[in-house]
Amino acid sequence: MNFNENSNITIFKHPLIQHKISKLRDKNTSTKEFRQLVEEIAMLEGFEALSDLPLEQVEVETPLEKTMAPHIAGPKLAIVPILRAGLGMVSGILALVPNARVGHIGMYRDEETFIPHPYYCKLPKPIDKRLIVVTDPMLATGGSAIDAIDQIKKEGGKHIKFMCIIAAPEGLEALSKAHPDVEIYVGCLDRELNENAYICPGLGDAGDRIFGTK
Ligand SMILES: O=P(O)(O)OC[C@H]1O[C@H](OP(=O)(O)OP(=O)(O)O)[C@H](O)[C@@H]1O
Ligand SMILES: O=c1cc[nH]c(=O)[nH]1
Ligand SMILES: [Mg+2]
Repeated sequence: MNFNENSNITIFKHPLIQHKISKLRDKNTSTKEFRQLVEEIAMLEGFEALSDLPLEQVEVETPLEKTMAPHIAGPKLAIVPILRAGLGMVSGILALVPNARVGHIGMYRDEETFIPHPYYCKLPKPIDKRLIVVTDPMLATGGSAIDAIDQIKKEGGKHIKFMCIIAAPEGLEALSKAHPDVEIYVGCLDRELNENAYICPGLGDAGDRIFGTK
């Protein structure tokens, strides 16, 4: 599959994103720095992913005169992290859109079957008219992202974007096939999954590295 030809997939080439991802990969990067880097990368990706936010003209009075000026239109954006690791990306996007609402989807991947197990779902209401940005640093088999987006659609979500930091080709293909209407933003496309369904070269377990649980 040639991902670059799929208009719903953006694979970032920006040198700042690439540089920060390389620092994330380093096993000697501390928890504090890892967390900071995840936040910064989410902000850089978010800047591009939100470049099509709708605008409306609103009257503003400057010290000199009244004028019509663009404002973001429509209901507030919903950021929906997939717990746990997706939480690390929320603050970076909130720095861009401080009024965004935040939903949560709890999901963990069974270590042997790699099947995702959902344990929590709370979304801002109403969900159907909001732009929804689902965050998770890692898109491995794609099972967690596909299941999370299934849940959001069941709750009525329609306009959904998915943002990750590292994707495996297997997961990117699975997600784009399962949800062809979802725009996918990828910081870096890695080589492959290993026998434990970890992304190689990857960065290890994103949740453990963000929260220091290993
Ligand atoms: O594409 P997949 O094969 O589904 O794998 C990716 C998922 O695995 C990780 O979560 P994990 O299950 O480790 O939970 P955690 O974030 O709580 O550590 C990661 O944050 C994704 O949610
Ligand atoms: O490489 C991987 C795969 C799934 N989850 C992670 O955190 N890392
Ligand atoms: Mg984990």
